[in-house]
Amino acid sequence: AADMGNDLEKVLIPEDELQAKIKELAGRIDEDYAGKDLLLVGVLKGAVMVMADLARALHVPVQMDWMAVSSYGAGTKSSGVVRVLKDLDTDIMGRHVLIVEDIIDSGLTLHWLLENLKSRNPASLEICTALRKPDAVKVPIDVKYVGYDIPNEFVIGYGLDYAERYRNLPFIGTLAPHVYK
Ligand SMILES: O=P(O)(O)OC[C@H]1O[C@H](OP(=O)(O)OP(=O)(O)O)[C@H](O)[C@@H]1O
Ligand SMILES: Oc1ncnc2cn[nH]c12
Ligand SMILES: [Mg+2]
Repeated sequence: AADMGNDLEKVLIPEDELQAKIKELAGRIDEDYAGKDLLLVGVLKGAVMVMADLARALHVPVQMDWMAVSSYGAGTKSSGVVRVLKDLDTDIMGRHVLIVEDIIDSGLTLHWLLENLKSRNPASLEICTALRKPDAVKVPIDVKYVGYDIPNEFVIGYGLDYAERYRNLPFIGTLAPHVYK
C-alpha cells in the first residue's frame, strides 16, 4: 500500500523520547570514553538509524565501521552460528570498540559477534543498543548501554523492519494484524 498509515497499530516509543534517550546514552558514552578514540561498529541494516543519531550526539572523536551478518535461519538461529556477509574494513586490534545495535532479541547475533570481535584483540569492547527484549533473551549478553527494555512483541521503525519496510519510521511502533496476512 502506498500509505502505511493504516498499517500502524500503536506507537510504543515516540520520536522525541527516542531522541532524548539517544542523547542521554551519548552523554554517558562521552564520559566513559573521555580522552579515548572510539570506533563505532554498526550491525547492518537495523543499526543505521541509531548510528546516525548516536554518532552526531557524541563529542569524543569517533570513527565508524559496519558489519553485516546473517543467520542461516531457524536451525542456525538456535545454534547461533552466523555468516559474515560484510566484514569490517578496520583492524580493531588495540582499538576501543563500541558495537551499535537497534535491538537485542534472542541475543544470538551479539553473542556470536562478541566472540568474533574479541578474537581480534580490541583494547575494549562494549555494546550500545536502542532496544532490548529481556523476555526473549536466549543467551545473556552484558550490555553497557541500553535505550529501552521493551515487551516481547514485534516492533518496527527506527531501523527495525518487517520484510524490509518501515525502517525509516522515526518512532518505534507495532503493526496492525492485517499487515501480517
Ligand atoms: O538478538 P537476535 O535474536 O539475534 O536479533 C537481533 C538482530 O536481528 C535484527 O537484525 P536482522 O538479522 O533482522 O537483520 P537487519 O538488521 O538487516 O534487519 C536486529 O537488527 C538485530 O541485529
Ligand atoms: O521486534 C523486532 N522487529 C524487527 N526485527 C527484529 C529482530 N528481532 N526482533 C525484531
Ligand atoms: Mg540487525
